[in-house]
Amino acid sequence: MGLLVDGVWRDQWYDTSKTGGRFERQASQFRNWVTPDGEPGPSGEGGFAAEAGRYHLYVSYACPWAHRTLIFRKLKRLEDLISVSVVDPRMGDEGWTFGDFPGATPDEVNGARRLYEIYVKAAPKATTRVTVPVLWDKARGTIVSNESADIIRMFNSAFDDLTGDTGDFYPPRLRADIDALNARIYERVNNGVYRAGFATTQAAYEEAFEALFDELDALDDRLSDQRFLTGGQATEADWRLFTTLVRFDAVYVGHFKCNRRRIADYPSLSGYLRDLHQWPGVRETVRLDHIKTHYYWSHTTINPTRVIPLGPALDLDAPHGREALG
Ligand SMILES: N[C@@H](CCC(=O)N[C@@H](CS)C(=O)NCC(=O)O)C(=O)O
Repeated sequence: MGLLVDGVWRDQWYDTSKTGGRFERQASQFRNWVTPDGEPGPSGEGGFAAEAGRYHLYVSYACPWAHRTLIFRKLKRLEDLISVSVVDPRMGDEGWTFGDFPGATPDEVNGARRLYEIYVKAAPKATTRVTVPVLWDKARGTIVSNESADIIRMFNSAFDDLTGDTGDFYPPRLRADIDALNARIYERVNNGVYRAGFATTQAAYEEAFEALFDELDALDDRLSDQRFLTGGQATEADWRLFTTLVRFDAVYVGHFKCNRRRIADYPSLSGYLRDLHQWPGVRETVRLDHIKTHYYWSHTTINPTRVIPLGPALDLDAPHGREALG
């Protein structure tokens, strides 16, 4: 684990000494947008037009943020248009690398051995954490974006003219609801599990833990009489929640001490998780071997032995019965 300082790699764990033991996630630095015609998007610069074969996605199957982008690539039928490299789930002294773990791939586009080389190629003097996902532009030889929330929005609509797929996971009439849900769920659940797990004081851990389970209780309640977060239609908000839920019982309960309840114990959230997991194409994006290996092997401040638990037994393919909610 480490970061780039003026384009030079430094092996260094998160510093929580100045924040009362609280983990604070850094803002992503590359915020350009792919748009249908190359016009600038909501942030960054223009010049990134949607084209088949032009863009490449660097992901880890382990990472919940990268997982969102893989799901959108699948749901929006972008697999033939956007190529992918998968890093090794074991993140060590050199950060993310291209290794030989089953299901990981080499970097066929840039021939890098470590992900930070991609960042240095895009910005030789960069001072930044080196995170997945990264959306790379093969034409300009640079990073378009390393912010998953933006990448899934681009995938949702920028390539529609090329794919003919006009399915919309951020429909105008639901945007206010989706934005409000995203804000709460990001803070308390998606990032909340990290705030609990990476806390280095009891108080910081408890603060994150309480907010996380308050929110999960509220979401379970909300999902008791509607199939998805905004009603009868799956949206971006559901896919953003899904990638945390699918890691929860396998990793966050034990490794991040998020153990008041498992998702399996929640009557609605457990079926909801299975419903989304069984959505066509989604199961193939879920690699629990990468997920468990990544967290338990990489975070040696939390698990110094690097022993990876064999359980729990999960049955995400069991019937969920949620079609009845309409
Ligand atoms: N805001 C980013 C966060 C991505 C992120 O933090 N990814 C983690 C993996 S789950 C990572 O690469 N961490 C490496 C590090 O922090 O050094 C996004 O949503 O795209």
